[in-house]
Amino acid sequence: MYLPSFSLEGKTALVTGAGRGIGRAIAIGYAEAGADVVIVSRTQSDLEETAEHIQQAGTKAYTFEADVTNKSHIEAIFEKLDTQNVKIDILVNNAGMNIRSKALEVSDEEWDTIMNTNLRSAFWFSQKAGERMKENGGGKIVTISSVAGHVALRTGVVYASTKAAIIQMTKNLALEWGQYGINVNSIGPWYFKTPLTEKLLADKDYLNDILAVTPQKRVGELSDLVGPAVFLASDAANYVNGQTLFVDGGMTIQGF
Ligand SMILES: NC(=O)C1=CN([C@@H]2O[C@H](COP(=O)(O)OP(=O)(O)OC[C@H]3O[C@@H](n4cnc5c(N)ncnc54)[C@H](OP(=O)(O)O)[C@@H]3O)[C@@H](O)[C@H]2O)C=CC1
Ligand SMILES: C[C@H](O)[C@@H]1OC(=O)[C@H](O)[C@@H]1O
Repeated sequence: MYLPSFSLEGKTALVTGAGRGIGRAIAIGYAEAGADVVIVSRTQSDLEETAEHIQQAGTKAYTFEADVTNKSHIEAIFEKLDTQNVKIDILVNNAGMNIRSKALEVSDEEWDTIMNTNLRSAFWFSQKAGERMKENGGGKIVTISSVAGHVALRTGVVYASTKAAIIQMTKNLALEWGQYGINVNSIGPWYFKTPLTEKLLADKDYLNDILAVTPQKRVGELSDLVGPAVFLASDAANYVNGQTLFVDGGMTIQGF
């Protein structure tokens, strides 16, 4: 009588950066929860591998080889989806990257690449999906931030700034779009083993430094992230708005 549905049956989700890592895991997890999934990245072979897993879960996959820093690519994706009458119920802004330079060494090109990939693309996709969700009576937007947007890490000031901006953008979009039945939330992961972090986590000393500030004394498994991502995309989160859910093994509460 009180338990809402965690199912994504009958929904269509768009996940950026779904060719590898966290985006691939979320896309497949959404398919396992019943959603059709639109997946975006620059590498078609990666997308086809993710699409295979989505189809094995029994739902439809739509692949778009695109660069999320190129607005015309994003416009073309939504034009194609409109033409095919594919309604986006859930958007996951996941695509992201990092160049871990010290502040005094950050080049203008690095600034632009990190900002455009991590932040601007999320805003562009949110605008495109948000205007359609407003017309359709609602939807769910989940953007992948990071603990780096909440506490200071040694992994680069520009990356951290994009992730902090995502946390605030989430609040402002929730403020504007809540009235349209759109839930806008963010997930802030701590370390998860993906191609982005593989080299870092292979360094024993670095890994020990991570575990020393992680109450659960382990890095995240991708399945640890898919549950919260499904929750925020489902009816179970219909009254959750503007929030950032840190999925971090307790790292952000670590004191002394
Ligand atoms: N792994 C971790 O520990 C953490 C990750 N995060 C965040 O999670 C998100 C995913 O990270 P993770 O899975 O580790 O990263 P990966 O590098 O493993 O995967 C990133 C995905 O994004 C795609 N991508 C990158 N740039 C672009 C672009 N310009 N256009 C289209 N697609 C792009 C990549 O595909 P391709 O290069 O082929 O385009 C790839 O599919 C990022 O936002 C990251 O900041 C946050 C905290 C911790
Ligand atoms: C936890 C951070 O987001 C982590 O730091 C990095 O250098 C990687 O880019 C991960 O995203």
